Amino acid sequence: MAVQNVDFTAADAPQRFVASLRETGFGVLRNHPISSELVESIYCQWQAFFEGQDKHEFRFDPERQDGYFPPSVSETAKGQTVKDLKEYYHVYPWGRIPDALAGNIMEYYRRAESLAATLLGWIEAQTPPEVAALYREPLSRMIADSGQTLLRVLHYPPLSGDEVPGAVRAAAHEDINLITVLPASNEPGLEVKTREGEWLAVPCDPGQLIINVGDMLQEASGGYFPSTSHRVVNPSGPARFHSRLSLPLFLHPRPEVVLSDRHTADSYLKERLRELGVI
Ligand SMILES: O=C(O)CCC(=O)C(=O)O
Ligand SMILES: [Fe+2]
Repeated sequence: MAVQNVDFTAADAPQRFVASLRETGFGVLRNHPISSELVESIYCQWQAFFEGQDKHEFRFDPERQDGYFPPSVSETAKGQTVKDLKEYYHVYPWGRIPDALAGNIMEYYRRAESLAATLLGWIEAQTPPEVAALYREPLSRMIADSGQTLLRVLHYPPLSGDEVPGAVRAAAHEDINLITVLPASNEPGLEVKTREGEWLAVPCDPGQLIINVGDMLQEASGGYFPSTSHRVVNPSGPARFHSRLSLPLFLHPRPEVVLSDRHTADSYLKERLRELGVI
């Protein structure tokens, strides 16, 4: 099955959306409640922030993980040797946010978090009973007031031609969290790996939202929902000179939430961050 593009307002949206997550790890939503004007204005404001110098005053705090991560620090995906070609800013409700950017980005954070709670309700309701019995508490409750949900504002700079050989915008990886809510980027490049091992572009028009399963939902569902590898490939042609922005919201449970016999959300997150080399 290909990644399904689902009308959020259709009567059968929960079934179609959750079937897509089960089959591909991804689903795309249209006619959803998050305004595309808000996303556009966030891209515009943060493009200017990344082009300016103030970002260096917000350098990330290694303990708390909020703030600006420059390209020299940026992640090396699990199993890779070269860093991704990206810089990013981690927004948490309790974290530092430049004053002029706080209104819109927190508005987006709250709306996307609330939509994610609805979608986790759909996922739970569409999970077969024998799998749902593995959830230690309702999925939507796992994220309530967690303080761990992370909004990452990503900037992939234009390519200079001097990149380290083999470096890509985002090397193949799986997300750590329960689910990710990702508005369509201003530029293409996102690809998902199919069960057959092929890389396919995620088809998503401006204003639509991509949702994907992360490792924590895979863990909590005993593997029923697959956390699927994805990547962002380097552009070619004139698009080499374009910046790319994206805005994933990573839904994280409260630290003490039990995901499985092996892991709490906290033990799982720490293990994964160590692998990424960021703690
Ligand atoms: O930039 C994108 O479209 C995806 C980013 C991503 O997969 C991530 O940051 O985990
Ligand atoms: Fe990702």
